[in-house]
Amino acid sequence: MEETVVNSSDTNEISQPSVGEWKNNENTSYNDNYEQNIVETLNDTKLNDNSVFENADLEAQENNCGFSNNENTQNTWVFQTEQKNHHDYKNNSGYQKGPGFNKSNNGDNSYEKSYGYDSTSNNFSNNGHVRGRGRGRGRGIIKRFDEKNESFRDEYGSSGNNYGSNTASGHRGRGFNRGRGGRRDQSSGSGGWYGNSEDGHKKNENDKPTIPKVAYIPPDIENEDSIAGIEAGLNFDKYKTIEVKVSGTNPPKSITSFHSSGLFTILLDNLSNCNFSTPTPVQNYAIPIIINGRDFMASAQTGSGKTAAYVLPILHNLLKQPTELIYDEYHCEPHVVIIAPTRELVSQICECVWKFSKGTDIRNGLLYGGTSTYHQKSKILQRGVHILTATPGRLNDFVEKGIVTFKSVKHFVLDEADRMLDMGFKPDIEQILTNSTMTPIESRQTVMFSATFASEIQHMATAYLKPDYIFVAVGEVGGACKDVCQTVIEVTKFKKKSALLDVLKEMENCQGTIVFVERKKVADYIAAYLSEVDFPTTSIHGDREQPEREQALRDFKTNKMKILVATAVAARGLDIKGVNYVVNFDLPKTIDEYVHRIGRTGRLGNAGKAISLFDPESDGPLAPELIRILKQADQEVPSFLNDSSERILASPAIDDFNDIRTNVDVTSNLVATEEEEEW
Ligand SMILES: Nc1ncnc2c1ncn2[C@@H]1O[C@H](COP(=O)(O)OP(=O)(O)OP(=O)(O)O)[C@@H](O)[C@H]1O
Repeated sequence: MEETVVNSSDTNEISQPSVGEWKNNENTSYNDNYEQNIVETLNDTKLNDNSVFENADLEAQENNCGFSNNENTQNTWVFQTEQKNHHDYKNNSGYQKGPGFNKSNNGDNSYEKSYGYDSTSNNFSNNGHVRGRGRGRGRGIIKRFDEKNESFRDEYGSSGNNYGSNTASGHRGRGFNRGRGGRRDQSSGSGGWYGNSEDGHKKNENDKPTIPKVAYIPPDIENEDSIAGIEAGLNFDKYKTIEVKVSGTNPPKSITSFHSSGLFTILLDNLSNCNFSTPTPVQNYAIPIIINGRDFMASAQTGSGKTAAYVLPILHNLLKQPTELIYDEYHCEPHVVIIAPTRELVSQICECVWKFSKGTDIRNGLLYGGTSTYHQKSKILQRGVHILTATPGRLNDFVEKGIVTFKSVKHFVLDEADRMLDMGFKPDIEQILTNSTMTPIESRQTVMFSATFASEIQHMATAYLKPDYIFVAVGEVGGACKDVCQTVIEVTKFKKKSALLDVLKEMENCQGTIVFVERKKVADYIAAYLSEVDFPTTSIHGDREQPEREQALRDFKTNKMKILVATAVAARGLDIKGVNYVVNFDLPKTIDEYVHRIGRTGRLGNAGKAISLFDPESDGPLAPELIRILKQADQEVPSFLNDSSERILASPAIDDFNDIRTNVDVTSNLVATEEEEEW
């Protein structure tokens, strides 16, 4: 069965209740009242901690319609008929401001250079999707195939979901989706959604209009440009002074250099090609612990090299005991499974595995939602995989279909482990770890990494670890990176927008700024607003389709867009060069999320800056924890925060960070000095 999506430019458009109602009349200016409206109406669509990952939950459904017969292995869209469209897409991911609404039809039935928000400039064609002021008011409906009911269900999405369609619920405000001269759904001209596809409006036997769902094939991760990670900053050497606590019986001795680590020469060569000369503290400990086969839980600050800390020793172990690839045309049995919460992170980890395993016979693959299942299936079944990196939803989907089995799993990694074990993902992880084919705890090595590890999560994690696992805490568990200078500004919700503008204007150059918001629709709103006021901005959130998300990241990474507005989907793990600032337009609900967000800057010893807009009305409950984190990272605590905190409760002590086990040996800073190592 074909994977199909229909959007609101098709005949199935239905009206939608209040969230999308346009209360403002034509003359309403883009002012604080309007913003108030937005803020209030958006409460209906509030993004809670888990729902930002709803795409992960949707993963199984999104591409669950069976495998198409398309053999396309390009970085393109399966049903795409004109490469041109793809090109258009690739070069246009942001919210662009043009010199004015250009009504001239470009021959593609499009209106380019619109004034204001170009929410659909991610689209794959110019089929009229560049919305200008007063156009494109329609709300998006995405028909998703619901496997259980074998029917299509409607979803209301932002325009980001509709390729080539001008249908959105999300992007409100001047210059997009409503307003003068409103023109609805300009896009549908050539069938919708990514442009000129002839397949655009196929009808099925029952004469119901359906459009084959495009199946996105992401670019190959084997990209030489990605070899160089972030360069070590001036504070890299300060890592040596961070206290490291190790608990658990007989921990293997830590290393002090890659050359003394015992890693295979090929890995050392790859390390040096990637400009890794000195290990970070978490690598000093993790490499020998994992090489020695111990189960492991590690907490280390953001941007301190946790990925290489598990990838390198696992590669070493695979090289030490080479195992045949196990696969046939129907299924494969990876030896290593790495799970991470977001698609972009999976891709990044896979890239890391690839660059460190270059020149070896180790094969790796990845699975994540929002992409063609057929493509991913053929990729892993064509050659087999030793290492499979995946989001849990897509992995379970493949396991249920029997494409992946866990019989040969020797190493199991949970990256962002606390996130993977919290309510949102726990059922998926449980499903994976209790799968009948999964190697039992005693026969596999399980390792978990994160910058934050709340004690209740640690308790939960013990169910999946051998009792004698080693716990390593580099610095305070859950502590913020001290290289990030944190500023908190008190502001009411109605002044946030102008405060954001002030913050951006004060920066010498806002290049490399991530603005975090809590809700997907606010992400679109802020991105559109910033674009209007001349800050090239793009956005990433769970309502954007995968190619849009990836394009947004590419545009941000290549400095095409100075600002990335993001929801929590970009809070964890993403390692982007040149992120100089993180702005919390909205503060998150939990302090752990805050720590991860601000950790997108100030990585690997580089200095970073985080500015948070604190609204006492909604952010009060975070104040005590925020004070704790500010103190822990030697930052100034503004007095208004103390006032807010007093109203809630005293801020918790900062030395509450530790291994949950009370009866285990704890040692501190086992790192041998250079001299000891040499002698
Ligand atoms: N020893 C090293 N030498 C040089 N660069 C390194 C070293 N270790 C890691 N890096 C680089 O540092 C950056 C951060 O690494 P990584 O993404 O693994 O951090 P992390 O601790 O997992 O962060 P987060 O908590 O945000 O997930 C990457 O660009 C990586 O290539």
